[in-house]
Amino acid sequence: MSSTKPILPQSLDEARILRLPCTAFYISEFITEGEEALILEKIASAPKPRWKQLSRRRLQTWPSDLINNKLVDARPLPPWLEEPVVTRLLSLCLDKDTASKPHIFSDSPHKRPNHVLINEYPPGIGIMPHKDGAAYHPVVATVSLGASICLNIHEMEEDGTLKRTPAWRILQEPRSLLITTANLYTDYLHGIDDTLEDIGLSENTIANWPLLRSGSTFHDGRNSRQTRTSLTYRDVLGVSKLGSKFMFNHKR
Ligand SMILES: O=C(O)CCC(=O)C(=O)O
Ligand SMILES: [Fe+2]
Repeated sequence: MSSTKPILPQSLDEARILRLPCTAFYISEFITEGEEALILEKIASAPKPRWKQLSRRRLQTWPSDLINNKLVDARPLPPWLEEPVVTRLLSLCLDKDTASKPHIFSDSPHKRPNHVLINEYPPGIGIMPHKDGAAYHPVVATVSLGASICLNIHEMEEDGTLKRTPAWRILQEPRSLLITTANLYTDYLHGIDDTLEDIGLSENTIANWPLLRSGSTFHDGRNSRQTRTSLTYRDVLGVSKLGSKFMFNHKR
């Protein structure tokens, strides 16, 4: 396994997904195979109660679940979720012409992600189209581990119902970083199909096709699903330093 750092773009401008209506970025080689293996090992060795088993998917929440949309008595993220991902994420400049240009979380209240959701998707399992809700600053950084998967972005009809056919599809390769911002997470819904195979993959259908890693092997337009784990890094707006007693004694 290689231990050399990946070569990151000089600025996020080079990683912009130009076909999307809102600001989003994709970096195919964000962490190395060695770093990926280490993080997967840490996830696998977390104590069993750390896993929340949903009907078909399971997840871990770090440093803890939200209570009333808030992080209560938050501990820092564990070192294996900080390094290398957060450090590297905050080192990405938005604009290469300005040395001091702030990073992608510089407008968020805590200037960094303070919360990570770990989702594990076995082959055949996805996530229903949804919006992420109001608890978070609207920047989401997703690191994919283990396998590739297609994320669908859906529009709504005027009456608020979901348009079933995705407006855009984003292919997320293992070890990649996807950053979505602003109304991509507020005006649209995102979801992942329940399928054993993503099909119809081509430069016409995949918004980030030009940014996929060189030599990507989706020539037949197919991606056979393997277990894929995602780390979604966000900044939770509400952080309470006071204990849960305060939370429950005061009506909000
Ligand atoms: O796994 C992903 O890439 C998406 C996860 C997601 O949408 C969520 O946890 O809200
Ligand atoms: Fe989501």
